[in-house]
Amino acid sequence: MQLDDARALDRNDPFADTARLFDLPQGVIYLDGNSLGPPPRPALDALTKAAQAEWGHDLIASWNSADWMGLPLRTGARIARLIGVDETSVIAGDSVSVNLFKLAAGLVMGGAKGVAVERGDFPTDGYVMEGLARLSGTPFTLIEPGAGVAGLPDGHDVLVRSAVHYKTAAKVDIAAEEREAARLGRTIIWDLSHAAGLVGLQLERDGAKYAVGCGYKYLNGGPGAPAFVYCHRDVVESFAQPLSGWMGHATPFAFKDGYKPATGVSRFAAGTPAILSMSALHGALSAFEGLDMAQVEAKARALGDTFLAAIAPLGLETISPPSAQRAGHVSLVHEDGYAVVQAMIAEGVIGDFREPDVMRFGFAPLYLTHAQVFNAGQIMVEIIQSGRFSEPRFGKRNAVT
Ligand SMILES: Cc1ncc(COP(=O)(O)O)c(C=O)c1O
Ligand SMILES: Nc1c(O)cccc1C(=O)C[C@H](N)C(=O)O
Repeated sequence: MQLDDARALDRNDPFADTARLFDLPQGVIYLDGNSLGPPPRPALDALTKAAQAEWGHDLIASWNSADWMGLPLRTGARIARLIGVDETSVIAGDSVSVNLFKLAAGLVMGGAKGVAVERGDFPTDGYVMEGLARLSGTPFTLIEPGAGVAGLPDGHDVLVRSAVHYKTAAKVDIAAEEREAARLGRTIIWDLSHAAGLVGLQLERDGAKYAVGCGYKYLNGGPGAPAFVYCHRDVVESFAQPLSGWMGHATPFAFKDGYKPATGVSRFAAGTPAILSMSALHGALSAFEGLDMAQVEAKARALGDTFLAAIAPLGLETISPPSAQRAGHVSLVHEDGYAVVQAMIAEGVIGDFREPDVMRFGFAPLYLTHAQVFNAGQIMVEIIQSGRFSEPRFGKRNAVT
């Protein structure tokens, strides 16, 4: 592949208009939208409006006049379309970690026994289940990577599983896993952090009942953006959400003693929502309006292929699966991976590094072109072939990578 081939692919890009919503800094090729998405203009506009006109001017009246009360559900409805579920079954709020706790602890309180996570999945999922096990006395087990629901040991009803693996980008066949879960009488909570806003998810069609996901990655909601939780309408009315705070109460402003959950997914709210962050997320989601998520996913994979073609001369090992089973990023192994990524950042190509030796590059389709990605690949080739990464300034680890 040559640069002209990449440019030819860009001529058929269905997302050329969407790219205009993003003002990335000049000279930067941003390959880290899988960790922190950049701000689309509607996110910044919504944030400014919420801060100045709503908070600054209308003050507390904005809970009603700007419908701050309804914002978590309105934001959830926008996310619902992207993950293929009923628009009333998603609510935005809290973090992935907290929402995972709500779902898993609610299942355990409802009688489920034993929770499991695959070894090597994103650590917070295991940490939270470990805490739940300590609290509730239910067993917690780390199972083999890729084992899926069939790998749940006896006495374990619940598996928490990433739909897309944070390190490898391997994509799970959700429908097949849910069929297996139904056959075995077990339950899966999906972590959609690296899938939402990227993969053409159809959770309801595929039989998924419970999921959580991140607002700050491909959804571009901003640092610390609220996460979301999905609970299928068939199970939500009997679901006992354990963080039973007043915002999930049926009548929060009646200030009554005694908890009575709100109907539907509103019961997953706990405390007061982070309105400024959620306004940014709500605005950011408008960038997805009218987009076909299957096309978004297809472009992400094609961009990954362009990158791999550009760096082919390096012959690096990849831990990511081939295109058909891969989602939005590509991970490559290099013993000096940290220094290589730092040297690339110094030349405007922003990716990230995951211990011990993985260089990770994300290909968010809404603002990246094949030509940019091909250039990024060529810069990587030059940096490695010239040895430029071995300057001492590139070897010093940051706290956040
Ligand atoms: C798969 C996965 N799950 C969970 C998280 C953490 O989410 P949070 O910080 O919202 O708890 C991340 C990233 O930080 C992630 O990649
Ligand atoms: N949430 C993050 C943060 O606060 C700082 C740096 C990175 C993150 C991330 O989201 C990491 C990400 N989940 C990952 O896949 O590595």
